[in-house]
Amino acid sequence: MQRKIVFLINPVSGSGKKDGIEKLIQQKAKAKSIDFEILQTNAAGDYEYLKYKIAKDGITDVVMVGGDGTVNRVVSSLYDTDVNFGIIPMGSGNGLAFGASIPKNPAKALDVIFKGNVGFVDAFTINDHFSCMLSGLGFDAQVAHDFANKASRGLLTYTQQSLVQYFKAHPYQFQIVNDNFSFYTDAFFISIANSNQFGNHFTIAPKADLDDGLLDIVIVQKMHKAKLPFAILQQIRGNNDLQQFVEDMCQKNILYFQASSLTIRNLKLAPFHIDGEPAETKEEFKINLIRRCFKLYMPLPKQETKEKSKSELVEN
Ligand SMILES: Nc1ncnc2c1ncn2[C@@H]1O[C@H](COP(=O)(O)OP(=O)(O)OP(=O)(O)O)[C@@H](O)[C@H]1O
Repeated sequence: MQRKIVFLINPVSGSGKKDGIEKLIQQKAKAKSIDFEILQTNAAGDYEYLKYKIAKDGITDVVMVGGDGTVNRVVSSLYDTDVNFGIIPMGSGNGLAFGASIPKNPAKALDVIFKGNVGFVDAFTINDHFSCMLSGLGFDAQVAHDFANKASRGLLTYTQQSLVQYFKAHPYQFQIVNDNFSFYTDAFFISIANSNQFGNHFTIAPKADLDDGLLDIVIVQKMHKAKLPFAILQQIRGNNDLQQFVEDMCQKNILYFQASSLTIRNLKLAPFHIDGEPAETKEEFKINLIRRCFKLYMPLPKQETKEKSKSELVEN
């Protein structure tokens, strides 16, 4: 089937600089004789209008040029259409793109899209919000709220805000409930992760897989603040195994488990974020996985790439 791609460029995501990206898309798409159109994202995050265009013009792919906020808004509007999604990572964090091994270099990310390998990606609802990367409560949500109020975006601003918040950080009280267990915890933050990271390869949920039917839940419990960076470093390095729920959870700094549904009671109204975008907090969050929610262009896994090039050698 002839591909027809709509590119949606976010003019403000990341450092904001998108010089040359339109030209690059034009050159590469024309070289492949692929039909395309370039549009801008909108601040309201409303893409319902694209459904009509997708049906009328036979659009096969929607490619998002931006960060996780852009991906969240576009996919939540359009996942029930037949399009495949692509990402050219140009946000501040790019947690979903990097979790899917999509390269940061725009020309290479475009090559991935044009090569045409798609994989399924799970998503989840958190109350009536849609999330496909990582949502959470507490410290990182406070950073997301502060970041949204800054005039500039990008990694530098994000790192500055994280440092400022680190010194102010304090634990919040939560109750965690699922079919098999219920417990109270005081925690600096809770991450509900579909992708393995916050972004920028900060892999807070190293065992997360975009297509495993499970969400990784990371609960960074109350501890002496001086220990916090070391405990998080252990976690991002993958030194904490996934835990079955055992009685020694009070001995652990970080709880790490997987679930496809969960309820979090937010007893002290910790701040909340959805895929890195600040959102209004609530006393209770009900989380449910949406299995294989959408299809995303991503590189072939390394093993398959090797096998494919071997079979190409044989064919030739
Ligand atoms: N045309 C537009 N004009 C102004 N703002 C826009 C426009 N389109 C989208 N936005 C806003 O851009 C913001 C940031 O988008 P996005 O999340 O993609 O970038 P980021 O925050 O820099 O990256 P990341 O989420 O990966 O950290 C969103 O809050 C969205 O409302």
